[in-house]
Amino acid sequence: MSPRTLAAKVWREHVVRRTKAGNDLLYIDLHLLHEVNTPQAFTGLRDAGRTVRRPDLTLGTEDHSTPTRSVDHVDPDAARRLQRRTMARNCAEFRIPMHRLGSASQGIVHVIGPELGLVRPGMTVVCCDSHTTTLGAFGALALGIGTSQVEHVLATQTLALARPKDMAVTVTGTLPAGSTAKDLALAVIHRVGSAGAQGHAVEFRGEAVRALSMEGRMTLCNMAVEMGARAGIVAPDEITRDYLLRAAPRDAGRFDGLAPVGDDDAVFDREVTLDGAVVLPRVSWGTNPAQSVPLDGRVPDPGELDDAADASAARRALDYMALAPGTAVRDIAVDTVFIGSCTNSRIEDLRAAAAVLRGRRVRVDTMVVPGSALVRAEAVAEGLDEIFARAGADFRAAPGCSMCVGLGEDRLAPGIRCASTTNRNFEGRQGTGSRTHLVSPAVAAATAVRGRIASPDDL
Ligand SMILES: CC(C)[C@H](C(=O)O)[C@@H](O)C(=O)O
Ligand code: SF4
Repeated sequence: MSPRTLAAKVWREHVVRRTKAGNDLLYIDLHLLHEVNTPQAFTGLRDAGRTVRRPDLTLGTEDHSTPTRSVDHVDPDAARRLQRRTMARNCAEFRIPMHRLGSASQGIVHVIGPELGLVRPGMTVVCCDSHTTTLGAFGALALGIGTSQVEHVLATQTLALARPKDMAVTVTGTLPAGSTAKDLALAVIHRVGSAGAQGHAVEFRGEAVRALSMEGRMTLCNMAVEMGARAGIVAPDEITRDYLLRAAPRDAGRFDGLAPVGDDDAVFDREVTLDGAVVLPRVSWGTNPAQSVPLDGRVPDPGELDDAADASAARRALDYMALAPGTAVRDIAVDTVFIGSCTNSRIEDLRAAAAVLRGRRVRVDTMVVPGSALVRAEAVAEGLDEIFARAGADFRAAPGCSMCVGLGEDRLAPGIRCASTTNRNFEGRQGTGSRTHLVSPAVAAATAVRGRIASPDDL
């Protein structure tokens, strides 16, 4: 048998048959749903008189448009109220289990799947959301899909797809103290470019990746889509196993013997290698996640960029971000700080932020939104809520996407500059006219204290 990559093995294990169009019909082990992008899929199902094939392999939550002030806060926006009601009705009608706001297991879809122990090595997982790549951290093949595909999976538990190409991102050595998975993600995307991994499943490997916790691996895979990747994947190991043992002790046995890893001599269509030892804390300065520099650096001067397209993109981005070329990153003053999102709202992220905020006060509005009700409960049990409160940060009562995308009540006003632990800094991402600097939780917390972009060492 010819050597195969991890992604190719998982794919192969799930092929039901080849379609006439030359794609593979894949069996889907887990289908996650949220309230955006799903209503038309249910309408299609209903119109065709079909049922959901495997409600037991399907799980819904609500996260994008939910309020974060309190679980019973009534959203003044009728369209959002309708969207949430529709999701709940659809799940009830088709007997799909759903974690509604207020339930102990509700949260951002990519946060709750893993913490409920539902995502295991070797599985195929799909969800109506581009950041489904997050779940590849478990050695699963996790793909974001669109509404018509959601309908197909609901009806058949299968999906016809073209196999992605294979790409390896190998990170050698050890990350320096103070550098995190988020900094690594920004460094990789900077290197590969915001569309550089298009059409590929990216396997992250090497010593620096192996050293990451599951939370860190999720942060890295989460941002794989920001370089255009179809999927990110990390080979399962003892760290994966320990996480699963904690999350779902009853199912942990299923891990044994079932965990595929890629063959040593498997050939990738593309390989990129990075030295982890030189990955410093990074900050995005532009309007796509590839536009970042080390925190110690300066915003680029478009006039000094060799590539004409890069230079004009940089000019546009600096204009939108209201930054002068060559500005030192540490001189950038922010109006607000957001700590949250499926990139950085897990317990380890909140601990990192709290470690910086302990005994300090924030200078700018700072909002901390847990990724799930379970994360929030854990944070409270550890006393992180008290640390945030004493620091003057607003630790929200209800989990969700919140200010990551501005689809709910939490959003930034035009012109507001935010240091944010999220994954996208597109124009208007956190609200029309908002300006986003992507950073790690530790840098976000230090920035909140200083009011300018800062690392914990600056305090
Ligand atoms: C709303 C949703 C479909 C979207 C996605 O697909 O990623 C959102 O989660 C995002 O991060 O932009
Ligand atoms: S937290 Fe942000 S990136 Fe993640 S699913 Fe929600 S909106 Fe998308």
